[in-house]
Amino acid sequence: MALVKLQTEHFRNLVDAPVWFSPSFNLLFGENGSGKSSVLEAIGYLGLGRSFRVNRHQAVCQHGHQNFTVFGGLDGGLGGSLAGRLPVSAQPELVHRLGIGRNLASKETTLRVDGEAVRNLSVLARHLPVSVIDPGVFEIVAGGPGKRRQFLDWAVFHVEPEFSSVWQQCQRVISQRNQTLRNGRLDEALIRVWDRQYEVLATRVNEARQAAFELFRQAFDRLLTEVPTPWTAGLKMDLAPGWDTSQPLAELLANHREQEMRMGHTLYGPNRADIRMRFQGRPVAETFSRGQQKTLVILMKIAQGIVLNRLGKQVTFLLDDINAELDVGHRAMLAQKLYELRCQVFMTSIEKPQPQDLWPGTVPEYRMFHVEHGGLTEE
Ligand SMILES: Nc1ncnc2c1ncn2[C@@H]1O[C@H](COP(=O)(O)OP(=O)(O)OP(=O)(O)O)[C@@H](O)[C@H]1O
Repeated sequence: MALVKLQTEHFRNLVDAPVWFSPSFNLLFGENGSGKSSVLEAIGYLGLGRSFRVNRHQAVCQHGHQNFTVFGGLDGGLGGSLAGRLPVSAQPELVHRLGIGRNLASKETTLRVDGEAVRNLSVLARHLPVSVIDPGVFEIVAGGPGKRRQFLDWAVFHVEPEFSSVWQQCQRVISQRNQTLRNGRLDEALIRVWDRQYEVLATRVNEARQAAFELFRQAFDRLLTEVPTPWTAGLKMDLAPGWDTSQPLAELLANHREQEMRMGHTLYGPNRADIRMRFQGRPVAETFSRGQQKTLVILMKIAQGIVLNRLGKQVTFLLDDINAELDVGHRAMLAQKLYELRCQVFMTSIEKPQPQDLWPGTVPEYRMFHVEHGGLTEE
């Protein structure tokens, strides 16, 4: 599915008028501070239930207001292989309506799908899988393992429907274990109970991650053979589960009891998982340039999009400031791959984009918007 209609109320500097988008490419351009990233952030709210830029809902609520809402209309997604300019007046039929609102005073978040109140954010995420590519995205390569786990778990969530509830249970057990470990005098009987539960849940989390990672790696390896990126030859990626899975986790934990008590938290298990990326035996972050790191991460995200496509799901990519750190050739290569994926893309830039430069071959279906003072004018 694709987000074809967006309407916000009191969201950052955005004007409260409805905007119709293409289920294919949407090119947004405008000066600094015009509201381009805010449009992507609002779309992100519908798929993630939160901002991908800030941690607090308060920051996105328009100054002087106490609540904000974001509404989205989804169409059936990309069936065919449309090319060229979508007529300005074209308004696709909506198959689903999503809404999210937040009241700052009551601290209440309201979620709606097709007019019905829903409680769980994952319902929104399943309707609108959103993948964000902003200037900080290279942290998936250069940052800590948490960023890579987040990257991986986004796909696991979509591949394995049970994953989020199992992972939530697992995190609860980790937190109970941590409390027990910090409890001065350890209750060995109690921690053994937690360890047994933890082992069962950790194994399920790891199995789901391994299965999704394998699908991702196949798609990624294939993708690398199709793109002119010789600098990736020799790149190795594997999933480290977070513990030595050749022995039962509960046994391993019992053998490291003192170490965990000293540290006061759980040192082994899926909370320590990581995607290890090495290039000629060295960490990728030490070798690749920033532009190469960004290209690599975008290719990784496209590979996830391929995996979801095979499951019949269409990803909406939010590319903030596409020009940052990417040269013309890399931009065109990535734009072409996104086109081949038949996904929905929102791309922002300061300068007016030239579709012929982005797609030197066939220009896909697109809509272009000039963003000024929070309002979008179609060009
Ligand atoms: N809560 C808010 N209420 C009202 N206006 C806000 C709020 N938060 C930010 N703004 C303003 O909204 C504008 C939009 O910022 P945004 O980051 O979307 O711009 P941008 O077009 O992406 O800019 P850049 O090219 O510099 O990244 C800015 O001028 C900012 O000052």
